Amino acid sequence: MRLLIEKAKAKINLTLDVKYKRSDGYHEVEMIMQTVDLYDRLVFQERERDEIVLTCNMPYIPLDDRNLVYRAAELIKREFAIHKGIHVHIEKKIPVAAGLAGGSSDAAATLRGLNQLWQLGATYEELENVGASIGSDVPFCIRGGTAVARGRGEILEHLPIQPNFWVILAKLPISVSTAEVYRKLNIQSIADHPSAIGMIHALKSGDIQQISGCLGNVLESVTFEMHPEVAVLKNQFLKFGAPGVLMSGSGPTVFAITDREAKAVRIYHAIRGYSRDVFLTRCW
Ligand SMILES: C[C@](O)(CO)[C@H](O)COP(=O)(O)OP(=O)(O)OC[C@H]1O[C@@H](n2ccc(N)nc2=O)[C@H](O)[C@@H]1O
Ligand SMILES: Nc1ncnc2c1ncn2[C@@H]1O[C@H](COP(=O)(O)OP(=O)(O)OP(=O)(O)O)[C@@H](O)[C@H]1O
Repeated sequence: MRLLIEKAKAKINLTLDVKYKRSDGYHEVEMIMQTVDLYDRLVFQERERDEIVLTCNMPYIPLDDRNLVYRAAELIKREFAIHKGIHVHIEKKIPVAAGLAGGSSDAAATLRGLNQLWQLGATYEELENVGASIGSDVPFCIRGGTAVARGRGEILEHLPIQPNFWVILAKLPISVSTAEVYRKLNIQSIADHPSAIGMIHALKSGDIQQISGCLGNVLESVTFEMHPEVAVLKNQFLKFGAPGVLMSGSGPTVFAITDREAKAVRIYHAIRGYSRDVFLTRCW
């Protein structure tokens, strides 16, 4: 029985803008997405029986078709008419319901992993298309890196840039519903739309001050209103001297960026006094 291991990396949104609400209920977005070096590990092992079996190191993660890994495996089996069984062990490190696309990245890793294990020969574009039916963040997570995401998040423009800075992530022990945050967003009241083009120029320049100045997420104010402690956490990061601080996705994770290792380590230790889930990582 063959065995395969895949990393499922977390993402942050360096910019997140919402253009309008669509007739299908989703929001038309423009975002700069970035993977960071914080990842879940997925171990795939073939089974004798035609069944999908999940196990996980975290007790409260559902192991049935509510898990995005299960849905990804089911989809790929159906799409490619595969009648084989699979056991996926999910070793979670990415905090759950954090705005870091943990479940989406696990689903993307499942599509990549099973494509390889069962030698299906699907291209990244094909996997991104399959992934779009699981969730809006899944297509980006197939390739990761740095990309502009438009549409509801599934239309991707991959950028040939390798940003080089430290990312300190902090997540408070609260859950935020992405659907609720989008629902509560008042698009007319958005005063400051972040510029994806501006961020691309800044990333190309590599200048951390310029990159920091271009960070922006229109969902921040919605989540801050629902959970003021997330705004307090952002202010703590700023007090500790982080050049750029932003909430990721619909939250509640807040991240800080810096190009100096000593500063990253200092901020990491300082913010641990305010939040239990803190990670010192890099973008890749
Ligand atoms: C906030 C982000 O994580 C930023 O990357 C994404 O926009 C959300 O991605 P996701 O969690 O994969 O979202 P999905 O699972 O597709 O959708 C969850 C819910 O969020 C809302 N949603 C999501 C994406 C989008 N462009 N517009 C929306 O209005 C919809 O109500 C949807 O029912
Ligand atoms: N493999 C998985 N890992 C984590 N959560 C999962 C998984 N599959 C399904 N879920 C469920 O999905 C919900 C959201 O979890 P997830 O960690 O994906 O959120 P998120 O980081 O906010 O995602 P996004 O940034 O895409 O909005 C949780 O309630 C969890 O129970």
